[in-house]
Amino acid sequence: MKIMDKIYEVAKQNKQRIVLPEGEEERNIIAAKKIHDEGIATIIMIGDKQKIKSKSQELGVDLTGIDIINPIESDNLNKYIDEFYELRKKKGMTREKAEIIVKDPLYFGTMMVKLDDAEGMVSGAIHTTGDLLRPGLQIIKTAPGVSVVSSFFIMQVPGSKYGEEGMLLFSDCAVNPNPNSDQLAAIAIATADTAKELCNLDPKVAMLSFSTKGSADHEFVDKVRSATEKAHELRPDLDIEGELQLDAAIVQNVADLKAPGSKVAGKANVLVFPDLQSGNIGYKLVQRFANAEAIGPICQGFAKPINDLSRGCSIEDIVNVVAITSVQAIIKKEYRRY
Ligand SMILES: CC(C)(COP(=O)(O)OP(=O)(O)OC[C@H]1O[C@@H](n2cnc3c(N)ncnc32)[C@H](O)[C@@H]1OP(=O)(O)O)[C@@H](O)C(=O)NCCC(=O)NCCS
Ligand SMILES: CC(=O)OP(=O)(O)O
Repeated sequence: MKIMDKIYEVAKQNKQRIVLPEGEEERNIIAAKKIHDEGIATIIMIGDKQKIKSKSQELGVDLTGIDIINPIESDNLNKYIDEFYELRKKKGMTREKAEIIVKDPLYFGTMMVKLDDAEGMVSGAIHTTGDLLRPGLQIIKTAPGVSVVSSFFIMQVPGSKYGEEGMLLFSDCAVNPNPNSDQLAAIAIATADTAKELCNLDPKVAMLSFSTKGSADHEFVDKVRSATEKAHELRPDLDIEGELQLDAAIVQNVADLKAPGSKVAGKANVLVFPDLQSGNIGYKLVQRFANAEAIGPICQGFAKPINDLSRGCSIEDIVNVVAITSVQAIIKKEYRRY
């Protein structure tokens, strides 16, 4: 079964409440209807009710059965303001500033997730990644035992033999501009765990560089080498190899030359980029030149799932990311039970 088919099946079996804070935006309106009609999640849209209704009428979309919340009319507004102020007062937040900030749909939606009025949130069709990440980092924070929030893409490359029949996870392509070696190790471990839990893969993680196993010397390469060592110390159970060039990571005959005997080289299905410049450029190159489907960026490491979209996202991308957010929420709840 294809990975997205499996994710839809799990999401539908245990419908989660997902907030769309960009409720007035066209792609969100059409995606909300599709998600509602197909029973993928219970959608809560944030925005001006009248604006959403007239836009949906223009689009010929019937939003009957979907909750729409305008922060300034919400009975929960004061509760969210109080809680946000409490969370941020040590950082200089005042009650007056909190009153303004929490009316912002992204902050309001994040507070809904924080206080269990929703299981997850998806935005980014009109906001930047930083706009979503800041409230997430300030309010939701990292999951226990996790030091860094990062992101991954599920890349599906049509007709490709690389990774798992063309499916690979790329990380981090959206969050950490220049991770240090500790952060890079944490990103590798988080993506390996995501590959297992969400994508049912046996993760083979390549720590990418312009060098393979000492073929070049540079401080950039040292960072990747040191991150690999730290990841091995922290999680000896995982197959993580570095430093590897991209060809050595995914092409077996190149791996045989450059990294003979490696468990990962030539077979990698998780690619960890050394920084955000290479990660963000890398995923867009594969997406555009290889016509790959790039599902994400999906955040990992938050205590509760909130997720971003690329501003160039399609309606299908929104539906996909809502389904993944739901499954992340289900995985977290199931782990909480043990
Ligand atoms: C992630 C990002 C938004 C953080 O923004 P920032 O302005 O640097 O935020 P700050 O440094 O003020 O940090 C805010 C809080 O988040 C924490 N934080 C920042 N990055 C974090 C991370 N990756 N994981 C966990 N916590 C993080 C900080 O410790 C701080 O916590 P505190 O306020 O409780 O002390 C920023 O790094 C960013 O814009 N990244 C690139 C996003 C992007 O443009 N991607 C490309 C397109 S997809
Ligand atoms: C992930 C990403 O690059 O997002 P955007 O295209 O919105 O900057």
